[in-house]
Amino acid sequence: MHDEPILKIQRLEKVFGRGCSHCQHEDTRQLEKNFCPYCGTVYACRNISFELFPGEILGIVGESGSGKSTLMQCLYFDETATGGEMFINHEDFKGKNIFALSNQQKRNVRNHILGMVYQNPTKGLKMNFSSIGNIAEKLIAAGNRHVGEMERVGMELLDKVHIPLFRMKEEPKRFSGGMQQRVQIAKALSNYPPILFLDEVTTGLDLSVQASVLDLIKTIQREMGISMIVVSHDLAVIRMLADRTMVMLNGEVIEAGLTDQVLEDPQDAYTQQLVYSLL
Ligand SMILES: Nc1ncnc2c1ncn2[C@@H]1O[C@H](COP(=O)(O)OP(=O)(O)OP(=O)(O)O)[C@@H](O)[C@H]1O
Repeated sequence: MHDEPILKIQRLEKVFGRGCSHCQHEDTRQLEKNFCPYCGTVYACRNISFELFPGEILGIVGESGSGKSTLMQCLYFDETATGGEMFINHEDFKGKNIFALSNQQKRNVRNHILGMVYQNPTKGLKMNFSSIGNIAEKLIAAGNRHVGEMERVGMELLDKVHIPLFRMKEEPKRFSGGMQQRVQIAKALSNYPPILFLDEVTTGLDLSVQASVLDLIKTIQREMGISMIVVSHDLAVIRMLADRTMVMLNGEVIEAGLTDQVLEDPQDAYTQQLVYSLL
């Protein structure tokens, strides 16, 4: 059904700590948890490989501490991956390992190809800027200078995420949690990124607000054809959004496949436990 992947990750590793004679010389997959009991070094992401195809939503699910957010932060360069390679199918970066690029080049990738929506809106938004000012900030970072054009794009995007335009000059700190998330989504979309990361974006919202944000994400994906990676500890979110799903435990991917398959017929004992606990 798909052609070439838009994003390809090979053997991504993220280690917090320096390691010791015990963990450095061992296959860290032998560790019972994701940390070394001798020196405390955390192996937050271990040997993670996957592909993201154009227009699909890939879900990443796992319990707290499994490494989902760290993985996402490495992909968005909030954290530096300690190993592995990242490839993006884009004319300017074809065949280049993105992790090995300079910081300036990574900023370019971030400004033009990637978008991120965080669980906590204060990470993605400047709470003291107006909502439309937040979008302008992202557009300026991407090289736009034309004020009229930025206003046009800002209004179009705020309208798309159902923020009433008469409130576009208001600061997001005055908004409800659901509205803040919608402004964050509009901001993340402002450079029309082909790839969007969403990290636990509905966690902490009321159920009805959660449903409207999920609906919005689905609609945006359909209308704009953006490829997305959605991280959540909530299987209901993954079931609603994701075409394919990866299950993480202790920094590793333990199961992956079509979402229906993973949720209807889980193979790994941990995934079975996760799925059956919801029944
Ligand atoms: N800066 C850091 N220094 C040391 N360890 C860290 C750091 N950030 C994360 N970790 C550890 O990395 C592991 C993975 O954390 P991560 O936040 O990615 O998990 P998660 O699956 O996203 O869970 P949650 O949803 O609770 O954030 C955890 O053991 C965590 O304690």
